[in-house]
Amino acid sequence: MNCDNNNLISVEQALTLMFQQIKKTSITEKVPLNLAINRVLASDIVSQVNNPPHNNSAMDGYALSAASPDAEVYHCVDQIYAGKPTVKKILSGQCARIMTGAVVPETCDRVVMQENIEILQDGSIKLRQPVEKRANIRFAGEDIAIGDTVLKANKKLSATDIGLLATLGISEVQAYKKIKVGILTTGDELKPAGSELDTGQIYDSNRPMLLAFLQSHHFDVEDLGIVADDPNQIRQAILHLAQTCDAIVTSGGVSVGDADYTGQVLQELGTVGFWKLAMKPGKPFSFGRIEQCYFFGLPGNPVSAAVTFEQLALKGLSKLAGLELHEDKYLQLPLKGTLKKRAGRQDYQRGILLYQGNCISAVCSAGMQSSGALSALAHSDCLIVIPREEGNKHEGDIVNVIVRKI
Ligand SMILES: Nc1nc2c(c(=O)[nH]1)N[C@H]1C(S)=C(S)[C@@H](COP(=O)(O)OP(=O)(O)OC[C@H]3O[C@@H](n4cnc5c(N)ncnc54)[C@H](O)[C@@H]3O)O[C@H]1N2
Ligand code: MOO
Repeated sequence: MNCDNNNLISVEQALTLMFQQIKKTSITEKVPLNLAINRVLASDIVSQVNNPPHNNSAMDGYALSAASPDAEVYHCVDQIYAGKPTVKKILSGQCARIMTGAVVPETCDRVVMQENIEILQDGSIKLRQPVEKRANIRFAGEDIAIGDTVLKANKKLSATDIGLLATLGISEVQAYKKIKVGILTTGDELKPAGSELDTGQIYDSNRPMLLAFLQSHHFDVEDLGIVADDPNQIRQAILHLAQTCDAIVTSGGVSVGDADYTGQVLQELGTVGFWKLAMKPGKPFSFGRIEQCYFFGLPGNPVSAAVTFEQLALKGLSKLAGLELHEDKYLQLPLKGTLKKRAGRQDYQRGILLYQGNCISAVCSAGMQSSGALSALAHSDCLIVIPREEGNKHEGDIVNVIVRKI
């Protein structure tokens, strides 16, 4: 295989090719609102109601008659509680005691908060200062009006989205079906955490990490465990997952070593979309399809697996799940210290955000930039993205930063 950097495809090209090939799932289902957190909406949500549904008081106080806009003293003729509207008309010179959230009578046009009145001996109230028309009233439909599109299709529902839907009385949504992702790691040297290591063996960090990534993004997962560096076993495992899952994520065996069988098996069973990327870490990432099942072959080096998962596979899986995709957002920050970089691949160096007070002010390296050094990635809170053609970065250079966590 030609490893000349000129023959590598760029990350942008890879994403374009991947998005061209991946079609979002067409299967949707009704989901009750109490199970809809993190589900992806399959259609726009258009409000059938006004919010608030009626004019209501924003304060505990007194609703003042609209017929006496300049009066200072009002005779209190009613008490109105939330959920219990009054039938009384509040006439000129009159007011009603009103609680926050209670319906404002049609004959009133403003509410005074109780701190701004004094109660006279006969029980009437006297305003301490004039009250403007419309004051302290939340008007019907001022937040959401009938016919407003409140949420767009292809959005993942957050807790506040659920609250918004509940506000409108919506008890179920049409959502895309959850995507099921099969995972496996390959490597004769791998042992699961909790077991004893023999000479030459290492713990499998990628499968627990990928499982956690997938769980944190709310995919269903089928975990086939560690598969030996044996083409037959890898073939059987991948064929099984291709039958049961919408997508497969593998780790390891996609480079050019004598025991790197995953890439070969993927080529044999399906169509490989691309193979070598101008990306560091993550050069031997592969993407393709076996019948209806997409696969993402991640490199075995743990940092390469993590970065290609976040920068490539997750975006593909998200499209498959029906999510609207947004371009990466960067901070542009001055670099503290220096970064080594060879021209030829786009680097995703592990970085740490620096603060002045509570404001992000600069970025520095998170330490060792080896694709086997997971500790720097785990301690980092961002990736410093250095374009393909650029070289070393120096103190004060402005660099593009993708924030991973704050
Ligand atoms: N001659 C060349 N050799 C390599 C090239 C190349 O272009 N030419 N590319 C290098 C790059 S870049 C990467 S990245 C790796 C990717 O290799 P594989 O995907 O085939 O991964 P493996 O060889 O299986 O493993 C690489 C490395 O990572 C360790 N590993 C694997 N799986 C796990 C796991 N689940 N948990 C923890 N660590 C894991 C494995 O022991 C190896 O040390 O290829 C380079 N080589
Ligand atoms: O791309 Mo590899 O991921 O440089 O180590």
